[in-house]
Amino acid sequence: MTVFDRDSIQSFHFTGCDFDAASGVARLRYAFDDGAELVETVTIPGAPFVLDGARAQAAEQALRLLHLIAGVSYYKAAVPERIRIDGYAIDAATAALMEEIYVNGLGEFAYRNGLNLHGRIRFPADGQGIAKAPTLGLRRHALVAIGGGKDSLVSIEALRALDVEQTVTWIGGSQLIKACAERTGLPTLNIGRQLASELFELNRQGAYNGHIPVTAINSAIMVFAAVLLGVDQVVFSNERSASYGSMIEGTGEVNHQWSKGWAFERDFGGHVQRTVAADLHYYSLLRPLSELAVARQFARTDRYDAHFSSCNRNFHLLGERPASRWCGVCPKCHFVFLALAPFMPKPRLVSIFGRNLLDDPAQTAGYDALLEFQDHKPFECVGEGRESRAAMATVAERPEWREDAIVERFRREIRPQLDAGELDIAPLLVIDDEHRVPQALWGRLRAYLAT
Ligand SMILES: CC(=O)N[C@H]1[C@@H](OP(=O)(O)OP(=O)(O)OC[C@H]2O[C@@H](n3ccc(=O)[nH]c3=O)[C@H](O)[C@@H]2O)O[C@H](CO)[C@@H](O)[C@@H]1O[C@H](C)C(=O)N[C@@H](C)C(=O)N[C@@H](CCC(=O)O)C(=O)O
Ligand SMILES: Nc1ncnc2c1ncn2[C@@H]1O[C@H](COP(=O)(O)OP(=O)(O)OP(=O)(O)O)[C@@H](O)[C@H]1O
Repeated sequence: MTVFDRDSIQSFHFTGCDFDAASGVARLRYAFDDGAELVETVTIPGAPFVLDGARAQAAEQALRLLHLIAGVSYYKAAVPERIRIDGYAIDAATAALMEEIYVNGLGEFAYRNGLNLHGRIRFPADGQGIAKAPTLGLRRHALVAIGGGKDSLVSIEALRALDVEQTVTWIGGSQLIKACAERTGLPTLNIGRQLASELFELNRQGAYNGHIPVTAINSAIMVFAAVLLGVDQVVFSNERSASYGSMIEGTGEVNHQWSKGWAFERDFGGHVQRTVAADLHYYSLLRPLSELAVARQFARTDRYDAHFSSCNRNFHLLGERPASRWCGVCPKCHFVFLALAPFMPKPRLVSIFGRNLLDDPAQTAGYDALLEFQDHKPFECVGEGRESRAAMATVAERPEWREDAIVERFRREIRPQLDAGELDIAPLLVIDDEHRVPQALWGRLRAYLAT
C-alpha cells in the first residue's frame, strides 16, 4: 500500500466534473499528481431534469463553479504549489475568486498548521472571459438553506411572514436538520453529498487537515440546485457578525467563518449573476443583523425550542452524535445561551439547554474567551466580543441572572475593567444597510425585522 506523503506532492488536479440529468447525480473529480481520482458526489432530488439550451449552459457553469469550490476539501490534504484544471478553462475573474476563497477560507487551517498560503495558491487562468450570463426567466421561489440552528429558522419565519414561496433545503444526512425542516411545515428538499471516502484514509496517513469554508461549498451546491429546479433565489442566514474573525497576536485576523462573511457573499453572489444566470439571486437574509439581533428575532416564537440546536457537535460526518442536542461545553453552546438570555424568560432558556450554563463555574474559561477577556474569540461561529460583553452586561442587571456564577464573576472582576459606554446592547441591534437582499423584498423585510 502506498502511503500518502503530503510533502512530496507536486500538484493538485481538477480532473473533471459531470452531471447525469437522468439520476440527478453530479460527480466532482480530483487527483494529486498522477494518483487515483478522488470522487465526490452531489445528488439533487427531482430527476430526471430536462434542461433547455440556456438552462443547460447555466447548469454547466454552476457545476464548474461547484467543482472548483468543493476542491478545497481535497486540495488542503497536501496544499501543493501547482494547480491544474482539465476539461475546461477558467478566466482571470474566476481564478481570482477561487484564490480569494481558498486563501481566506483556509485561513484557520493555515494558521493551525503553520502554513502561509498567501501567494501560494494560483489557479491557472487561461480561458477567454466567460460570456455574460443570460436572464433565464427563473420562477420566483426561494431555496432556503437550513442548518438546524436558530439562524436559518429566523429567515424561514421571515420569508413565511412576507409570503415568499420557499423550499427548506439541506445538504447531507443530519436527522436533526431533517426534524427542524419538517417542523417548519413547508416543502423540503434534502440534497445528498458524499465526500470521496479516500479523503478519510489520506487523513489517517498524515494529510494536512483542518477547517474548510463549508458555507462556500454549501452555497455552490444550492446555486447548482436552483438552476436545475428553475428558481430565482438561494437564501442563506449569515449574520453581519460573521464577517469579523478572531484577532490573533502576531498574526492578525483569522476568521473561522470567512465564507459566512460579507466578502464571500458579495463576491460569490456577483460572480453567480455574471456567469451563471443574471436573474439568480444569492443572498443572506440576515446580513443586516448582528448575532444578538438574530437571537432577539429567534426568541419571538417557541415553535422550534424542542427541535433546534446550534451545537456543531451534532454535525460530524463520522463518529457518534452527542447524547443531548446541546453539549453545553463548546463555544457555540456558550454563545447561544448568552445571546438568547437577554431576550427570553430564564425558565424557557434553561429548559431548551437542559441546564443553566451561566451558573456553572466550569464554563468560566469558555465565557472569558467569548468576552475576549485574557483570551481571543474562539475559532467557532460565535458573535463578536463586544456582543458577548453587551449581552453579559445586560443580564448582569437582571435580578434573575445577576447571582449566577459566571454573571456574578463578570460583575465583580470583568465589568470594572470595561468601558461602560461600550456595554449598551441597543446599538448592536441596529439594522445595517450592507446586504444583497433583493430590492423588491428589502422594504418589507426591514419593516418586519424592526418590529
Ligand atoms: C461537525 C464539525 O464541526 N466538523 C469540523 C471538524 O471535523 P471532524 O473531523 O471533527 O468531523 P467531520 O465534520 O465529520 O469531518 C470529517 C473530515 O472531513 C473533512 N471535511 C468535512 C466536510 C467537508 O466539506 N470537507 C472536508 O474536508 C474534515 O476536515 C474532517 O477531516 O473539524 C474540522 C477541522 O477543523 C472542520 O473542518 C469540520 O467542520 C465541518 C467542515 C463542518 O461542516 N463544520 C460546520 C459545522 C461549521 O463549522 N460551520 C460553520 C461555518 C464555517 C464556514 O467557514 O463556513 C458554522 O457553524 O457557522
Ligand atoms: N447541512 C446544511 N445544508 C444546507 N445549509 C446549511 C447546512 N448547514 C448549515 N447551513 C447553512 O449555512 C449557514 C451557516 O450555518 P449556521 O450553522 O451558522 O446557521 P444555523 O444552523 O441556521 O444557525 P446557528 O448559527 O444557530 O447554528 C446558514 O445559512 C445555514 O442554513
